[in-house]
Amino acid sequence: MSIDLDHIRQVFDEADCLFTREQVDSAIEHMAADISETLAEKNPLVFAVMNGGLVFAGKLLTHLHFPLESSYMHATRYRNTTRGGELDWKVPPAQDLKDRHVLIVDDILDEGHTLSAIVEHCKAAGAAEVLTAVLVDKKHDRKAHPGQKCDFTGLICEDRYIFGSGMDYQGYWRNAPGIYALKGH
Ligand SMILES: O=P(O)(O)OC[C@H]1O[C@H](OP(=O)(O)OP(=O)(O)O)[C@H](O)[C@@H]1O
Ligand SMILES: Nc1nc2[nH]cnc2c(=O)[nH]1
Repeated sequence: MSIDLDHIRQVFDEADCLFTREQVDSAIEHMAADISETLAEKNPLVFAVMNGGLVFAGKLLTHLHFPLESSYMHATRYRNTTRGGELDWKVPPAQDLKDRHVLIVDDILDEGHTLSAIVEHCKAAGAAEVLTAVLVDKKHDRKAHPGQKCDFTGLICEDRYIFGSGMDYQGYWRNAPGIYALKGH
């Protein structure tokens, strides 16, 4: 399928900036301080959830000044579309999670199905503790579990389709430095 790059550029030009790069970076620094308080002595295993968690995890890791191991897992529900479906495990965690303190780092808590499934997977694999960190929590009443929250949350956004800071629009604009909302969504 050929992609219309003029459309991709137009989407960025017409989007609303919800958070600037500076606001995103400041939220990540605050989260890093909270995460450090909780996990500095726990020798944690920190997982980025691909693809969306890549940018946030990369920035966050450089603010964590204590011994940790970092890795990735790849689970997806949206496959470059704007609506969620079944969870599809591309790459489950490769490490032995038994008795480990695990931190899952992802870009967004939307309906929460993705993180719920990942947390259950890690618990079933024997982790001592599974904590979650997301850059953005989307505000609406469609969470998989009513009142569902992550252990560490950077920003709260309105109920619109967003991209930037790791989040995509049709596979593009994960590289945009702030957080943007699609026009009309
Ligand atoms: O809370 P939920 O409604 O389950 O949605 C959140 C998930 O959706 C996105 O992943 P996606 O499946 O789009 O894959 P990607 O990370 O490769 O963009 C995002 O990165 C989260 O992992
Ligand atoms: N890019 C992107 N991915 C998502 N996954 C779940 N919600 C969203 C969203 O608003 N934007």
